[in-house]
Amino acid sequence: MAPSAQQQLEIEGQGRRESAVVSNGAADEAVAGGAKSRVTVVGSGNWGSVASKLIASNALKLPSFHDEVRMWVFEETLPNGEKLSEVINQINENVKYLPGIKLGKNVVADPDLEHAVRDANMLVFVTPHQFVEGICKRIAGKIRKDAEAISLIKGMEVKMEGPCMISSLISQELQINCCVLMGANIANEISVEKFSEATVGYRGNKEIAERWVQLFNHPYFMVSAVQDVEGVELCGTLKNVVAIAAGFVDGLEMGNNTKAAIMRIGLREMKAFSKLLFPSVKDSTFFESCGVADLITTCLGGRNRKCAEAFARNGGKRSFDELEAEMLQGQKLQGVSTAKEVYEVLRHRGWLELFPLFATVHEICSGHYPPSAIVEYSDHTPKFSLLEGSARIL
Ligand SMILES: NC(=O)c1ccc[n+]([C@@H]2O[C@H](COP(=O)([O-])OP(=O)(O)OC[C@H]3O[C@@H](n4cnc5c(N)ncnc54)[C@H](O)[C@@H]3O)[C@@H](O)[C@H]2O)c1
Ligand SMILES: O=P(O)(O)OC[C@H](O)CO
Repeated sequence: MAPSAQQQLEIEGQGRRESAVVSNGAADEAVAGGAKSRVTVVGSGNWGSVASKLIASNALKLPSFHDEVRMWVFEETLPNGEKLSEVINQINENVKYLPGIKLGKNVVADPDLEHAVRDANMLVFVTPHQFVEGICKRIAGKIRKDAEAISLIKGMEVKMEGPCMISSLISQELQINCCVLMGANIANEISVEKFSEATVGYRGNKEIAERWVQLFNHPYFMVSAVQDVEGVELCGTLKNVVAIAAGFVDGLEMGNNTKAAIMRIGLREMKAFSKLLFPSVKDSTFFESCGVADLITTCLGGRNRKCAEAFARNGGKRSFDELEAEMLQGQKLQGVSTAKEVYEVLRHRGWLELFPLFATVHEICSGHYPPSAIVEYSDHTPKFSLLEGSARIL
């Protein structure tokens, strides 16, 4: 007999608890075999720094990890002439990307990329997506053969042969397995230990996923794992496009109902696009932290939303590059470039009319439409019925 709705919720809750506390077995085995894992975080921006803090705190507590967590820093010189990596090591704080937060004494900032990754068997990738390919090319053949990777990066690349998710790019370039971790995770909130959840997406090997869950899980950062790497990664990637749309609505002062409508339409396009690209993507993934929860938090409080609001307030007269540089002080937006990448896929595959919201976001960002087009073209056009058709097929 099929479980009742209540039973189903209990089963799902059980699964979540299992994922959140798993791995003591795997960890004990690793220690018994004398194989402590060494973790390197590739990236030290806003989220990269917070991820390092989370990992460093767990590495100290869990016997199956080396205490030291290496964090690769894209070196830069601060206005006072000091090197960022040196300041991080002196005061245990990323003064540029996460000021005021101690990372943990066991975080070692390393500006030498090859050196930082050389001894690690757990590689955490967390840079803006546009830099990943170059980074992978620099370290290919210079990492441990038994290394495992996880990507916290929300974005995609579009190649001649089609779209390429960042986890696939890492896998292909480095010849290693790559899981993903996405969720409703505004880094500044997690840095002060406010409760949030995240989702690990994995392909086949559940034990590896459990190891990642163990590395990240905290009482204030509850991680669960689902076997749907593409679904999890596409949620994290595509929500940034919807966040831009939400920012336009805020900049135009259209109110909460309009913003909720944009989020609903956006979620539906996220699901339809993901399933057209990867039919294996599961509906249930959209109800995890990486799905609807990330969409909500990003449309309320993210950087993409914030810059898009300013773009609309200025009537599209100031470019996103200018606004990003002024408002984010070195942090990077992912939504504008992702909208362009998604648009390329839609155009190439003849799907533009199926995804009016995604397409309109790119048209506005690139100056072809005014910000107000977000409600004129995102839904009520005849094109929309095609999306309905596609949604029914899916
Ligand atoms: N910040 C968040 O709240 C958050 C939360 C979840 C996921 N993410 C995702 O994590 C990823 C990384 O974001 P972030 O917030 O850590 O970074 P960020 O936006 O703070 O980006 C700045 C980082 O890029 C580095 N950088 C600049 N030029 C570079 C170059 N040429 N090569 C390599 N690195 C360069 C900078 O040194 C800095 O570390 C993104 O995909 C983002 O969407 C961010
Ligand atoms: O600040 P944003 O817009 O890059 O979003 C941050 C995170 O992805 C929210 O989960």
